[in-house]
Amino acid sequence: MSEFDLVIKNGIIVNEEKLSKADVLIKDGKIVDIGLHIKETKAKQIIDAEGLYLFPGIIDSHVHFNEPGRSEWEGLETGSKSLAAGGATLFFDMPLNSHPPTTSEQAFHLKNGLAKEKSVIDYRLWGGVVPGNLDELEKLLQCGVIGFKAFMSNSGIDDFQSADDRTLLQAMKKIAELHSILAVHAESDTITEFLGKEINRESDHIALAFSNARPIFSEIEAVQRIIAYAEATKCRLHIVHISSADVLEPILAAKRRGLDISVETCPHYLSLTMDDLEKLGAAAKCAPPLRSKQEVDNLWEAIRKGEIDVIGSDHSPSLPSMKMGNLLEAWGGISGCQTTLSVLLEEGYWQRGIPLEMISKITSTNPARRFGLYPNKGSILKGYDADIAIVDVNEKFILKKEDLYYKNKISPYIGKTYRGRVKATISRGELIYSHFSDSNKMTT
Ligand SMILES: NC(=O)NC(NC(N)=O)C(=O)[O-]
Ligand SMILES: [Zn+2]
Ligand SMILES: [Zn+2]
Repeated sequence: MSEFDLVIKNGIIVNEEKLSKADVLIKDGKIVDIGLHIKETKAKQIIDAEGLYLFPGIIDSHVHFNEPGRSEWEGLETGSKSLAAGGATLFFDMPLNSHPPTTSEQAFHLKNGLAKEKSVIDYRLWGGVVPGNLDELEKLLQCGVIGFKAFMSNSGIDDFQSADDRTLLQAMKKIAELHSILAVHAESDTITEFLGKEINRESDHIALAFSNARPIFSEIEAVQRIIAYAEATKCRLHIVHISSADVLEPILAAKRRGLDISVETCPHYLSLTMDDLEKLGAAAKCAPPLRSKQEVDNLWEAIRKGEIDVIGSDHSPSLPSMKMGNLLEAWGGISGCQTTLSVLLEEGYWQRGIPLEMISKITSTNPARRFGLYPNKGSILKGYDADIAIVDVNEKFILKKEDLYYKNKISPYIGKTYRGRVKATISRGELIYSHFSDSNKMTT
């Protein structure tokens, strides 16, 4: 009988505060010891991670997997395998784009059963807030949702209606009583609808026109309003996918006043611009839209200062046919759950000198803390779940379409060069993804 199930030797552990070289000893899905030169390394499996970095498994707080109901867009198996290939070991699935949406206890059970059967990594489900489902919120929380999600603007899908102001206030009062959290897609419905109608559909610069019709001030207006509602209800808030550091201002001010509020941005707002939307078309279409190079830089500066809490991929896939034709009609949503770490390493670590510890913090430690999974997840520490991404930060590669595990292999990152590649992913002590070419790395 071997003592350990898996030992990862010689890797550099990247926790939020520091880098440290050590061996990680794993048994029964848990990290049972961490240290240098641990003598007893008898194990069923040994990975030599010399020269490689061990990140705590990414916790992707924002994905839209479409099963049940629209599994031809993305399935729970393909989606979770994509995440595993990107070093993620836990995801929180959004309540919309599957059918039925996760806005009732019944829908929760349907999706949860499928996820249990098909996901290769850990997961939690978000519950939806829509007009008319107030009575479902407590039941959804009892089922185990990680929190609740509402749209302040049109969600782009008919079976998930945006929440009007009265619905938001009532739901927030309830969510506060339940000690849960509300995540919001914060764009003004009134402004985006108004400007959307004004778009010159014949414009030669349709990408710019689309972006201008969903301006930063529309995000700011929605954020200010939801913060006012949080003041009124004491509801904890999580603002998803901000596209500009300007949107941070009211959030940081609210934090200073003592409000319990966190904020997410996504790899695409940290790497792509309107020019990419112009060139790539609908593969780079999302809401809020991509902005300018200056906005990308500003968001990275905010990350450096610790002002962004969480990175979520907002993986929102669709059928290829929905990404064709007129940009204005195409599906809004970028597929990105497999590429988060490579994008952050290239754009953050290599191009801007963002410390690896910060990347570890915003992709794993912070989401674990914010959503009540810490301790146990979000760091590589003794006693925690053995959720680990083994990464070669130096490996340079060009992302190819066939590298992607998505059901529909659409991505704005195809053809781009990255430094930083996930070599293996361990979820609760199990090697669920491996891209080692060197067989010496692994001994069984
Ligand atoms: N229905 C969607 O998936 N919407 C998503 N689409 C984006 N971001 O373009 C989102 O998170 O808002
Ligand atoms: Zn959204
Ligand atoms: Zn989303």
